[in-house]
Amino acid sequence: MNEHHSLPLHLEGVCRSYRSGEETLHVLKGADLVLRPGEIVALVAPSGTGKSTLLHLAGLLEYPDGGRVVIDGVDAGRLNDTQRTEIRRDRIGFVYQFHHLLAEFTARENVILPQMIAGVSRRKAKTRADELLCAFGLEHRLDHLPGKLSGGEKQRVAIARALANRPRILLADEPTGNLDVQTSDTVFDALIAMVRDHGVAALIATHNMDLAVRMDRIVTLRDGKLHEVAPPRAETI
Ligand SMILES: Nc1ncnc2c1ncn2[C@@H]1O[C@H](COP(=O)(O)OP(=O)(O)OP(=O)(O)O)[C@@H](O)[C@H]1O
Repeated sequence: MNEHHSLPLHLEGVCRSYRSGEETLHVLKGADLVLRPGEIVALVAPSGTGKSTLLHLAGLLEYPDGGRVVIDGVDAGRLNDTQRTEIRRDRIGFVYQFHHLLAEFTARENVILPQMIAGVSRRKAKTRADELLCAFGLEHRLDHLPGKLSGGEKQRVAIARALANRPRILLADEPTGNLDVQTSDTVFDALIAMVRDHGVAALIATHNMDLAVRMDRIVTLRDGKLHEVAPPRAETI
């Protein structure tokens, strides 16, 4: 059995460059990361250092130029597009800075849909959607369209949607980045509680150190590599 088995996420020497005209921008130059079951890791790094790139690679939305992305012991580089889509759908949940909810569907329907796409019956999907949304304090908003929800409510629906298929991994890119401090705290509390409750491994990019220090570990990107940040030094990032 290989040592990566049962690790939700293992990045090994991941490289990614972008070409723009004559120039090649080497964003990731051998990034390594291990995400253990149930662990919540903060990714805190300056703008433009490659946080979104890293999350997209981890979420199988992009391909690395080098290195390996291993999900649940499976080397994603060896999978075809259909298999990658299945892993993304069944094992990975995404939360973005902007909610990306479907505007013409209600909160409940937004959480039902990904489950039905994964083959869950409408009845079961509805039960789970209601459970999740109620756990996020949205029991009075189930039938609201996103346009009728506050920013914090929309983001909580987006988190519920990301958890709907019981993913092993949650990847979040500035999940509270466009919310005020108070709302950001509330949404973050809900996010952490749910992630801990479900034993999901989470990698959460944030600029907010107050939130980052509440996670299990903090990593940062420097020179295209990931580095562990010791909590006492957190404020010096
Ligand atoms: N598709 C692309 N084509 C060319 N360059 C890109 C592309 N995507 C990202 N980049 C560049 O790669 C670098 C890393 O981008 P990325 O979005 O991963 O950074 P980030 O750390 O998430 O930044 P922020 O905190 O501002 O969101 C940036 O310099 C960006 O301009």
